[in-house]
Amino acid sequence: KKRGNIYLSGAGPSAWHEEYPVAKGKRQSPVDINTNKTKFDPKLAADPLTIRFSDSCCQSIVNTGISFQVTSNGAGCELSGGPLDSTYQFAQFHAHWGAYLKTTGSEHTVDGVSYPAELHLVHWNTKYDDFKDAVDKPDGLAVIAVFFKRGKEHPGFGKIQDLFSKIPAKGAKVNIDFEFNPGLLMPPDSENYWTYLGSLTTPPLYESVTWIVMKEPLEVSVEQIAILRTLLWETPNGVSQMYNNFRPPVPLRDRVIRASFG
Ligand SMILES: NS(=O)(=O)c1ccc(S(=O)(=O)c2ccccc2)s1
Ligand SMILES: [Zn+2]
Repeated sequence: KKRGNIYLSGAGPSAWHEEYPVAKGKRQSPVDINTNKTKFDPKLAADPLTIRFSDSCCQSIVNTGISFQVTSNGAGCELSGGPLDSTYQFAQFHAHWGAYLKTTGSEHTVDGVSYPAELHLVHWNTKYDDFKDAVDKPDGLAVIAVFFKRGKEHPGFGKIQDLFSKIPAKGAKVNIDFEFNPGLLMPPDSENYWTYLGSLTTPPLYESVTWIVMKEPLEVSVEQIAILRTLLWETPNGVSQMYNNFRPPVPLRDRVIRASFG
């Protein structure tokens, strides 16, 4: 068991290929979204992405040691249409963020620009028996990425952040005993997105994700960005604040990122 965590042990993400050769694969994530090279695909607009969430689908929140994770039984939370050829069921959401006073934090970048944080809503293809069966299949997962930008407070996300103090260490988990609809975390306009075939952004880096990156960021307050860093993780020097839990962009290789908008 590696001392510390995957971002801080050894050389971090640049060393992941030693244990996970797929890290240098053909459809890795995240990537930089060069808006001069994306391609509008009218088919994406013709068959709109359908995102359904419910009030009763979020059951618990856990400290995974590299992020928080709100876990769902997926009831009433399904994704279909757009780039997807089948129905995907919601499994969990988590986030990635940067350091105090830094501009980095997101995993995907847009024209080389980072956002301070990025939310991932993970869904699995219901053509497979369950999440575990889907995770390593080429069409197994669909992840909606929502950029966070500093602005007005987001009270909904604040309800989730209020639980952070209850999950101080890796493996700590508490039930969510209030209604929380993950749809609250969608940006006002969720019609405009980019999509491409990629991977998990943490080991095991399976090339199983259809990425759906929302163009419009979600506003949260600067304090809320700071609260992300009050989560704790193990480091080679003991337990400390969790931040810089993001993989920087990797080469796009032979892929075109499609846009749902012109
Ligand atoms: N950052 S990301 O959205 O790409 C991501 C990384 C890991 C997951 S997973 O928890 O679904 C998972 C899937 C397979 C094995 C272990 C965890 S989702
Ligand atoms: Zn993620």
